[in-house]
Amino acid sequence: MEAKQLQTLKQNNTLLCQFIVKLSAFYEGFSDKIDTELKVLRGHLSGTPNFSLATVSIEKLNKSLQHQEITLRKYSVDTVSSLEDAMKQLQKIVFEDSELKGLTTQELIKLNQPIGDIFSIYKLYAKAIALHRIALNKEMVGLSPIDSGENSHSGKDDTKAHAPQDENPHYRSILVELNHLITSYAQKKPDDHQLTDIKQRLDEGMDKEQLLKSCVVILRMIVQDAMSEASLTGKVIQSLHRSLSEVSNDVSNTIENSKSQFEQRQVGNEQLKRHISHIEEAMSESESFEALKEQTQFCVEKLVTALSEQQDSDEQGQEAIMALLSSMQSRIDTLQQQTSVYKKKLAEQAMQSRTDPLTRLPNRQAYNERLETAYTRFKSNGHSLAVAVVDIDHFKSINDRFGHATGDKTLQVVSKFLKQSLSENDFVARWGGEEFVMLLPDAEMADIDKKLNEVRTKLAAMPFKFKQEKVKITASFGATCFGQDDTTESVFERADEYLYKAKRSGRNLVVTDLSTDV
Ligand SMILES: Nc1nc2c(ncn2[C@@H]2O[C@H](COP(=O)(O)OP(=O)(O)OP(=O)(O)O)[C@@H](O)[C@H]2O)c(=O)[nH]1
Repeated sequence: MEAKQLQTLKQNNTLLCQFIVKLSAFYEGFSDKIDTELKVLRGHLSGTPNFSLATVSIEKLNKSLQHQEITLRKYSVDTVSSLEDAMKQLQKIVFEDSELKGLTTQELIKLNQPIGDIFSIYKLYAKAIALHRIALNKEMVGLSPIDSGENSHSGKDDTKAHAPQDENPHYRSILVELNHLITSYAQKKPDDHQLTDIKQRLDEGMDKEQLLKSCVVILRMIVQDAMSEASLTGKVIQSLHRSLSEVSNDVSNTIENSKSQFEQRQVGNEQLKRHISHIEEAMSESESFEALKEQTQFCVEKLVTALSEQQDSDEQGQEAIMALLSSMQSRIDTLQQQTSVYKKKLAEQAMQSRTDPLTRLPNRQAYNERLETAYTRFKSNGHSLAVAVVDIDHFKSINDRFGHATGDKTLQVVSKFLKQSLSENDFVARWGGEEFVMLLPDAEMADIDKKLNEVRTKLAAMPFKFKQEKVKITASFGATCFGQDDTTESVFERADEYLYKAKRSGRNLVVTDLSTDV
């Protein structure tokens, strides 16, 4: 029986450890505080378990969760990077307004600092919305009245629709930014009528009042989305917290049960010893065989009763422990399901935060991460690594002549083409606007020069047709290899210089380290 009891305790301990490991895996990276406390808890449960300290640790974990001290880092990174993009776009729009430019720079600095909790993201959101509002108000004040007739239009022709507004670069930039946001949200909510409606009106042409209203609608949508994400996260954490408390109770009850069963068993053992020593006494003291027989029978009956009581009590204890263990197992299963659903959601979010919504190419964040890895590899093994920057030529004229929707479609086709043109080890991302960036590992510059020239000529030969008009799309390229003294920034700057050299030299060109006039 004692062996059984030990086995139960061992099972109990194993289950607990499994649970802690699963929970640790789920929370990894969420919060340093929780990570540290989970480590402490694991320490208490490994080797010779110390359940008293483990219970204290579980209590501490409960408190941490209750006080919402979990930093939702993964979710925050996603949100902060969209805010950062929005701020950078705004900075471009307000470059002539020193006050607003200063405010956006301050906001960008804050966005680059570590985010404490979900509430500080709300503050950053509020600030971003306020800055957009100020920018839009200034824009409205500086422009002629909306219904003066000059700027309002309802025609369906893209070419005409954008023409009067095109003269204002701020209006154009807001259009582009709004279009980005809508494209990004349309992926998430393909059936949202409000979004489809704004997208359609944007393609047809919007006056300033409509544009302002649409911006407010989209910003509201972003905030609502952020809040519902946060409340979903909160619900998951609350439910995990509940399950954790229940498991903690089960653990305490199991320990209590085991202790009292152990004590009962010790009492039982003492009783058995007493009965046996009575038999021994009877054997040494009895004067006749009959008296000995009678006393022995009496003692044996007592012994049998004590043994049977002990057996009943053991069985009851075992049943209670088994019931607690099975309840614990089902709670752990539930926890596992909850964590795997949430993990999947986090993985989807992480994927989305690294993908450009319009072209489905990796975005700048994904490029930076990939570059870090490639650069570390280059530094450790010295294999060659090149960076190429690609920019579609005269892209503005595609938008101006055929409309923004055609411009978007062109970006999608070119992106697909660039991706297909590269080999598996190469990497292409959308840098922003009509600009792309490539990472080309393990190739000599002569081969890269050749490859990029092939891509360039194939693109120039691709048959684009907009509104019955055949259009030639070309791009300029700048590419350079990492040298021993290079940093990731210096290489990008050099590739960018080459790109501008290609633009200045007439476009539809590849300029690399090998180009003679560099
Ligand atoms: N349709 C569309 N246009 C975009 C997007 N992002 C940026 N643009 C536009 O791309 C244009 C880029 O114009 P410029 O930077 O002047 O460059 P360009 O016309 O390509 O001329 P060069 O680069 O000098 O050959 C701007 O008009 C932007 O509004 C987008 O996602 N979709």
